[in-house]
Amino acid sequence: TTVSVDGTAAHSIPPLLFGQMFEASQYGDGGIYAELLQNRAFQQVKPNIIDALFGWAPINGASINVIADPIPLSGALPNSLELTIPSGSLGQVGFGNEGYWGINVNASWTYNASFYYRFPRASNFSGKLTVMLQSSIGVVYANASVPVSGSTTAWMQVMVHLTPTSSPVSTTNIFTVTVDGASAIGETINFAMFSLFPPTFKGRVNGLRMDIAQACFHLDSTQTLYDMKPSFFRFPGGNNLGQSFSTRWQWNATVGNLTDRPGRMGNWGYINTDGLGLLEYLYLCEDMEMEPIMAVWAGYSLDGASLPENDLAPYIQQAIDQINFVIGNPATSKPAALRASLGHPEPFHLQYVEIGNEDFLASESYMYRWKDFAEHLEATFPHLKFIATSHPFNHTLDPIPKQYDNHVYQTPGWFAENAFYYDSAERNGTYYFEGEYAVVSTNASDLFGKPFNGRLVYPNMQGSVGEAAFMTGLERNSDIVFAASYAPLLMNTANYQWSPNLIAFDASHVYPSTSFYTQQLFSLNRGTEYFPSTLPLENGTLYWSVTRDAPTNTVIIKIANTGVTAEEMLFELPFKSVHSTGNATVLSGSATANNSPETPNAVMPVISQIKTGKSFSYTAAAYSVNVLRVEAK
Ligand SMILES: [NH3+][C@H]1C[C@H](O)[C@@H](O)[C@@H]1CO
Repeated sequence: TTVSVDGTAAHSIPPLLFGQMFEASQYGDGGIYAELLQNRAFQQVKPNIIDALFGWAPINGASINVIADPIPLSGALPNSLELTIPSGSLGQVGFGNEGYWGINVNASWTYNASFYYRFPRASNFSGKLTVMLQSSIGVVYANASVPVSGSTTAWMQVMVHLTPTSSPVSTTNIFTVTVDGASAIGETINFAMFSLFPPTFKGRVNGLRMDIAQACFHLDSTQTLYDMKPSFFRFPGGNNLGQSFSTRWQWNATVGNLTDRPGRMGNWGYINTDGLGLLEYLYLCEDMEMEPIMAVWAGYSLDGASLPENDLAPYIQQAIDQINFVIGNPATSKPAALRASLGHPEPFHLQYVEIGNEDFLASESYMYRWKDFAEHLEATFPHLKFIATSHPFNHTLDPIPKQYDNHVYQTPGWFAENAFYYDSAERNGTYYFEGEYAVVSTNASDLFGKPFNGRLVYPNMQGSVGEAAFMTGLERNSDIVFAASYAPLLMNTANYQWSPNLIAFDASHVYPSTSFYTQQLFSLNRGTEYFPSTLPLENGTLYWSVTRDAPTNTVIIKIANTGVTAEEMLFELPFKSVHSTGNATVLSGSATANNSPETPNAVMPVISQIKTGKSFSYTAAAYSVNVLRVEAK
């Protein structure tokens, strides 16, 4: 295959072409949000039933129960854990938390533990609580003690630091709070709002798990999100934007003190603490130099209901408040004043607001929901750009959207066959955000089925190469495709509801997938301008796209070989002088090769020197994603 490259750039590469989509699904809590305790505040659980205690267990005969506290810690947190020390108690008696399928105990870290306690009935008890990190069979790694007195009948918060003496490989560890049983027989103590944090990304309070949120150049060369240098971060969903009217995501319930955040039943079958709230998302964007693409709930719920048009006003107002929290003027807007009071008086950077999510599922009502939200929001924030979520290409909405968010989950073949998906799109001032895309299955007739029927648990090479083929098309058409992100982003290998995902993790490791490396290869090698070249064969097995990074005079050639045989290519470059050597970064493996906890580094990018020149040949291996870089001017 001969590829001759045009001498002039067709268009620039838009700044947001590669980014990330995030929603609290598998997991915000127990994932990128660094809180280590599961069910830390008994949010949204029914008291006085055993299920309310998920994540917690009694130790050495203690009796524990979640109660609706007669003196609740706060309006948002009505429940507390009631500990009663039974007669005959001996030794340390209390309770423990198992974390989110384990707790990573690391001797190089200092953990911040905290909780509130009170004696519901004053007593003359005087003793101490022992706070520990220990293995599930009682090996103590860290402990601290907290003197307590039975005269404390009002809520008292305690904070302790825990510094483990060793770093067990196993993450089957628990956080415990115990008291010397013999000395506390008959005592009852109520507890609320527990928290256990390891050190966080950039040391932010209430922040993010370091090894997921930042590049960590360990010996095993684990690369993570930040290493993708994503340019945008879409949040808070996705489906998690709203399962029903009453459980929709509400910005105001996710900001301020943790004791003021009630939490909510998320869309993925578990309760979101909302400790990772709107302000944390905005700090994440700021810290990782990403542009937020923020969604507002727009009156549709995944149980199929849509708000009637004359009920929209308060929800439009809530969306206006949400946006003002992000960019408003503290002097004129209460939500903006709230932002300032929380420590960020300056507005955050925001350009794009998405109205709803996947509203092609409710396109009838979206006719008026889009109209009313878009008209009010555009009038209030004339400089923002609003993204519609119904199917693009056939304008049925008024006002006509200038941006659409397009989602596709398909087979490797579909992605390769649709590398030209945007080539024929009308250039009519409409821009496209490929907001969610991924190869999910090898079975076109059961895309969202089970693994035995084609569903991928982890991305694999065949899927990632299909995505790469499609991505060369996104790059070729990035005069109208302004942003694109693989979805979903994260998956806790111990418990997940959707697969495959870009990055898997467990309590102590991160497992970047072949699709992560594909995203990273494209994101770290964007170039600043697109150069047309001989077009790939539609429905072929070889796809490529050529860009140039003007500041470094580097030509960048991305190649996806979706076939089973290596392909020899001949490149003819139009530049006057082309360096005689360049480098190739190649991701390749067998069709089903994947990175998983069992084989974390099965497929990694490999860099090598290649011979280049005004014309040079290059062989793309079977099932390979290749990025060639050569200096040329
Ligand atoms: N069903 C997908 C579409 C929705 O927007 C996401 O929440 C889901 C997983 O990425």
